Amino acid sequence: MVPLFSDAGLRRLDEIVGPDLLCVFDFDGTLAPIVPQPDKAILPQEVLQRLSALAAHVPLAILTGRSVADIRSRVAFEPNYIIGNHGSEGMPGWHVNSDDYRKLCRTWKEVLSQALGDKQRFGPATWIEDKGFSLTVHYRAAPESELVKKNLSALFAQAIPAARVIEGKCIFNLLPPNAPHKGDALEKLMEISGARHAIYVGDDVTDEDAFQLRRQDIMTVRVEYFAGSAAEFYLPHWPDIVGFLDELIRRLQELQPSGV
Ligand SMILES: O=P(O)(O)OC[C@H]1O[C@H](O[C@H]2O[C@H](CO)[C@@H](O)[C@H](O)[C@H]2O)[C@H](O)[C@@H](O)[C@@H]1O
Repeated sequence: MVPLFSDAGLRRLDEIVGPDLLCVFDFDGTLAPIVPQPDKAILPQEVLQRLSALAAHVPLAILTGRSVADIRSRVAFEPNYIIGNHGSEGMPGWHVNSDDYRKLCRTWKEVLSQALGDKQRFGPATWIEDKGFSLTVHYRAAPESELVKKNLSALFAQAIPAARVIEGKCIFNLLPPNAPHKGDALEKLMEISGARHAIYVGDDVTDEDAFQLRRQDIMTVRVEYFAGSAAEFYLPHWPDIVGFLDELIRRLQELQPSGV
């Protein structure tokens, strides 16, 4: 991974930024800073203003682990696409397996809710976020978080072996097997939007499915350095997203004929 604001990063932007660009952003940790309680996450004004400005030039998508309804309630503008549950909710044309995902998640939730009653193993504050098509188990507030994390991994393997388990920031995401992931969703978004280039920005493990695409026509950016990431570039800290959005807007404005 190379810093985005480097010679290599700026050269890559020269290749990618044009009127045929699609901009795709993850939500938590990318557009919104991480906060201890998920229901308190907000899209800051300085990000909202820039996203609205960007949307005047190119199509924009939010591709998130949250549900679509959750994102709608947090984003005071209408991006071209909101795709939820890591790619399995909200994609035009991808409704085929929705009922199966819901059914499976309901069953998992029942099994896990019962198991989490064992406070000795899982702590008093471990809880399940039900997003319909996938579940997230949060253990951020657990007093002995490393032990709780280990116990949770063992529980998932034993009680819901079919789940695709993806670690995140003090969470485990539980996805139905074979459900589309963020890489699948990003490729589908390019197809349906007709974009010839895309930029994908994310910050967490589920974003690796998109980073791993490694396509010449998709530039990938991670918020915060992580040695094992497949992303091409990184922004050192969350607030750097603002400068990155400014850079995109400036470049797109320069492409417009003068006087527009
Ligand atoms: O794909 P994303 O949009 O990044 O969603 C990933 C998960 O984000 C949320 O959890 C994370 O953010 C919370 C609020 O800042 C934080 O409290 C939590 O510890 C983070 O892991 C969301 O709650 C999950 O459903 C998403 O899967």
